[in-house]
Amino acid sequence: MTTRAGEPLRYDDVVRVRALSKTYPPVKGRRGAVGAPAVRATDQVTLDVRHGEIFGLLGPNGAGKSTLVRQLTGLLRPDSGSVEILGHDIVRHPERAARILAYLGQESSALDELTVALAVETTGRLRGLEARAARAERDAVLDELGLAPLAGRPLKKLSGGQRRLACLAAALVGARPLLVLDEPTTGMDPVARRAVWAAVDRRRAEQGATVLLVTHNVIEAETVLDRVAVLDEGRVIACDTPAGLKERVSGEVRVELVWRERAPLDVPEVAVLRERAVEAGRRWTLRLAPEEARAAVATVTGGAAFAALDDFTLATPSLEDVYLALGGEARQGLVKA
Ligand SMILES: Nc1ncnc2c1ncn2[C@@H]1O[C@H](COP(=O)(O)OP(=O)(O)OP(=O)(O)O)[C@@H](O)[C@H]1O
Repeated sequence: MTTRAGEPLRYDDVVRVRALSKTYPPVKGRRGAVGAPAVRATDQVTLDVRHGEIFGLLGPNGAGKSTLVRQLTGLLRPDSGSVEILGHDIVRHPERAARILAYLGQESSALDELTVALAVETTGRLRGLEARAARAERDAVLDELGLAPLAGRPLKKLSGGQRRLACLAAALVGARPLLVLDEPTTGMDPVARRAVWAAVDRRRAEQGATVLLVTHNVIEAETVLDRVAVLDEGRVIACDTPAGLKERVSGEVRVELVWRERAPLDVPEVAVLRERAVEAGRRWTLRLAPEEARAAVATVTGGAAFAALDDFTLATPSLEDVYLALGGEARQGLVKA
């Protein structure tokens, strides 16, 4: 994957997914146990991940993100569709995935009995590193992720966040051209999260790695993602750069209102605003056209409503607003990928 001059060709596709579908079969209820209907977890998913980019998969719980990445990593056979990674047909040859990509799944168990150091070193050896190289990479990645003080501890005796970090360390050892990370920062404190994003970005910048990232943390991911696919009910409902996605709602302003105790619903204008608000305790979040936002602010900062208001902010939409807007529209059948 180089140009004639021998330079890496940045925008070649590393991952090509075409019309990928997977339905989990129904489960029959036996002896009074509750059964479960079939679930179409991925539905005609088509997407490309380009060389050297950090590509995000976003979507609510149950959207099909993990099912999709498990099909890409050869762990789950799709019902139909194709997956090509660096030219390899992963549906026909799922065993090849292990040689091309590093995968951090949602669960660790295989490594649980090992110490952090041994888990990382063993993974390096399994990926073909010589003993000395595996030890050198082990030490480097443990330092990079701040794990050196925990090197001698078995994974099963670590906290949730520490274990996740140790599993990531194992995933990063023995450079692979593609990193597939399913919610890598779950349960981590801010220092660990920063170390993760820095390590991911370093693999891309220094080794030309391509990264496919599943995440819920839209705000954090916004700073590292080059492109994003938004998944909902197994379908890709949008795929673009974070900036491109934000343009879709650029005509809108996000208004946040925080009430002192409760919203003054006896004020008719406030009652009308409530219909547009997403409520979280005393906080209301509204996405409004600029003139509507002006009118809303005039309403809540004047007259009877003002006494009940604790705080308000106006802001341009974030990627999270786009994600929420797209999710809502998808459910009403208004968007197509
Ligand atoms: N082994 C399974 N058998 C049956 N249904 C499953 C199985 N695994 C997942 N599902 C269902 O498939 C759908 C997609 O699940 P998946 O785990 O891919 O979603 P997700 O987007 O990764 O969710 P989350 O963000 O919660 O991790 C869900 O409705 C889920 O309940």
